[in-house]
Amino acid sequence: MVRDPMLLRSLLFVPAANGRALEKSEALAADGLIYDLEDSAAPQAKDEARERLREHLGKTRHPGPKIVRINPLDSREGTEDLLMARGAGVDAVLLTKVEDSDVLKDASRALDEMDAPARLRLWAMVETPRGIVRAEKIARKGVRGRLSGFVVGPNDIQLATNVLPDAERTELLPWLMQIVLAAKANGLHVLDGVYRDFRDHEGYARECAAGRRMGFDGKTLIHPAQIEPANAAFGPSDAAIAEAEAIVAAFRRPENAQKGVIQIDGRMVERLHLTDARRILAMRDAIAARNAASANTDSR
Ligand SMILES: CC(C)(COP(=O)(O)OP(=O)(O)OC[C@H]1O[C@@H](n2cnc3c(N)ncnc32)[C@H](O)[C@@H]1OP(=O)(O)O)[C@@H](O)C(=O)NCCC(=O)NCCSC(=O)C[C@H](O)C(=O)O
Ligand SMILES: [Mg+2]
Repeated sequence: MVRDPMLLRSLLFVPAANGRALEKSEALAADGLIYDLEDSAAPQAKDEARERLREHLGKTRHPGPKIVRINPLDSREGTEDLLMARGAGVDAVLLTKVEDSDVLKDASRALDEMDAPARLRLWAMVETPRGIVRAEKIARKGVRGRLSGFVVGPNDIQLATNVLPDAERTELLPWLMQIVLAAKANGLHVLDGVYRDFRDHEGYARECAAGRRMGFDGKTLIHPAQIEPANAAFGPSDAAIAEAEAIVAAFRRPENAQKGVIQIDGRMVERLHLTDARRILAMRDAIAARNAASANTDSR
């Protein structure tokens, strides 16, 4: 069971080097934003991107979780990024190419030394062969500190392994499922990687649906057009909500109060399904609250 439930259907990467994208991100319906200071900022643009992001974070009204992806911690840029993120009061810092738990320990220690509140969490990108092989150990040790979730990085995985996945990602499936399992075994969130062809709406919808079936909590995105399909794929369907309501109502009936198992329309339903039904209804309510918060931001 995840330690800190959160709505994470769609997390949009926003390149901090791009002022227009930062401005645009304010009104987007992504559940959360990942401001990127790493790959999308050219080496000579990194300092300027950090300063632009610092200013933006001082005035943002986006209602979702705000995460900053920083440069490697052993670089000057990485250290300055971490200081900026701590000062800007974001929800989490995303570390790239995490290959062992030491880097998480170092980042946690650095945040402690900056008196960062415990609510400032760490997320880790799993995007190298070593990171995948060690995912369970990284997760197990990381949760003792500030680690809250994993993000898959398919582009770096491809670069490092020379794998050429087909449209269904067949060749990547064992690695992706290993990452999902490592996260779930340790109560971490886990987000699927980005889909680069942002004009290929059909292929993207198929990948979202597959990610949902694989147990990812949501998807990381690169373009605003990818938000709604991710929200649809990773949110509960109308049929799932109706079924959840029927299960909750059935177990509320006096004749079922003491029962561990009942049947609804020819289907076995146990109390573990009641737990899942309550989770689905909580997610429905969180989505409604998120939509209301977006509407308030728009009307200000
Ligand atoms: C890919 C892009 C460079 C395309 O941008 P653009 O050419 O501007 O596309 P559009 O003209 O279709 O954009 C339409 C409007 O939307 C705004 N926009 C586009 N992308 C974003 C965004 N990500 N956030 C906010 N707003 C965005 C444009 O400004 C247009 O606005 P308007 O002028 O009002 O019409 C671009 O989408 C982009 O840069 N995407 C993000 C790139 C990024 O952050 N990359 C790093 C993350 S990917 C990753 O992590 C890989 C991982 O590490 C791995 O290994 O797999
Ligand atoms: Mg990467």
